[in-house]
Amino acid sequence: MRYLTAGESHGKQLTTILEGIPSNLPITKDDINHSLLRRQQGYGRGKRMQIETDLVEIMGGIRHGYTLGSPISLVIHNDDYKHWTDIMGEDPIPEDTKLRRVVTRPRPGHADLNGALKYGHRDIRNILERSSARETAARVAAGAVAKKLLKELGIEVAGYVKEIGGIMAEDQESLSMKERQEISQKSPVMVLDAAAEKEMMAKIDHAKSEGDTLGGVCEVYVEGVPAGVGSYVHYDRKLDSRIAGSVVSINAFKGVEFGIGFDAAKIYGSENHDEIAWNEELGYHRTSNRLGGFEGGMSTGMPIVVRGVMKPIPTLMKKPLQSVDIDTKEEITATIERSDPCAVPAASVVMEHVVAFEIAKAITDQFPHDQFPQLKEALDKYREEIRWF
Ligand SMILES: Cc1cc2nc3c(=O)[nH]c(=O)nc-3n(C[C@H](O)[C@H](O)[C@H](O)COP(=O)(O)O)c2cc1C
Ligand SMILES: C=C(O[C@@H]1CC(C(=O)O)=C[C@@H](OP(=O)(O)O)[C@H]1O)C(=O)O
Repeated sequence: MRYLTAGESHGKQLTTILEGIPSNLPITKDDINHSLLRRQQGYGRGKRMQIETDLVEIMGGIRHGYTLGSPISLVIHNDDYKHWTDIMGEDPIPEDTKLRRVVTRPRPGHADLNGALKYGHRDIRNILERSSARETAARVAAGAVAKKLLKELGIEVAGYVKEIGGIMAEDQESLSMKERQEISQKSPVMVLDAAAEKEMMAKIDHAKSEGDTLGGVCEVYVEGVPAGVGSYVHYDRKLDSRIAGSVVSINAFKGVEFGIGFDAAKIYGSENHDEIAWNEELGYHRTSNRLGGFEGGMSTGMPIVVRGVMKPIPTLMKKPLQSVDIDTKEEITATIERSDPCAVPAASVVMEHVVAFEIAKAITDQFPHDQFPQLKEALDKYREEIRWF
């Protein structure tokens, strides 16, 4: 399985081409739109989300509610394009640089300066349009198909917020998967802890009133992956490393941890590992899950628990960061367009979908079948085999 996306933040549309999904997987537009809508909803987002209604158009690879086995082509139109046709359209660009809204003051914390130097664009709009996290809508569309494949295989995924601006949600270890999914979908901040939610909303409101921004931590929780998915034999087949790379590829994500993560540095080995047990119902299982569902680059069969940290958004409405105009070399504040005070809730939905994609990819690599029912049968057989191994 792999996918590519194309499109600019204020261009006509975002396109996703997804290949490697077996045929005869049931899927509808609604499955994808449900995910797209969730990504748009998080508390703390700015004006752009009021303009957009992200709805997918299926352009190929799905017919009458089932995948064909051919590449899946998905389109999300940018409603904001209608305000940007002069700047982003196909007509020759206006001579007047003001009308062209040429960007010459790179924004720290964005791809702006490095991208301009690399690609030689003196109009930084040519960088920022593509490096914008608007592209995550196209990634969520791909992830929604992956999530559907996992669901049909009995694997559920939930993404939610753990921390915003230093306010941490209580650990909710006893919550079931269903509760995690339901609570995170009802909560404006997509957090499982109602007390923390109130505090987080107040902190986001404060940041907004100050023209400032906040980052945080998202968690993705996956149940139903059998032990042994991934591999230890090569670095690029280790599933935990593929998930980590994919999480850090989300705009503004700066780090990843599994299970107790960085706290492992503080404790003894006797406190860090997950002992092995067996019974008829569960087969091999662990009496704890400190390692977050991975050993040796492979799933252990325990829930996968992965967290990613998102930095505070770099565009500050009232406190613009210092930059240099690349035309005049004058020291001046960076360009500001619109900005989200806090996109951590939305990012938790993105993270859920990129993690789902990596797991679906690992499963389809390990159980290669052209038809979904054959894949399901092979995975069920494997589950039974390892239970009695
Ligand atoms: C869902 C989401 C929304 C974002 N919204 C904004 C925004 O409104 N303004 C902004 O400056 N950055 C925003 N960002 C962050 C930038 O896209 C990100 O900082 C930039 O691409 C640089 O990438 P890097 O921080 O990974 O190096 C957003 C990120 C995500 C995931
Ligand atoms: C459009 C989305 O997020 C955008 C991500 C983003 C950035 O710089 O990453 C900047 C903002 O875009 P704009 O400048 O158009 O307001 C966000 O709204 C989206 O998530 O769909």
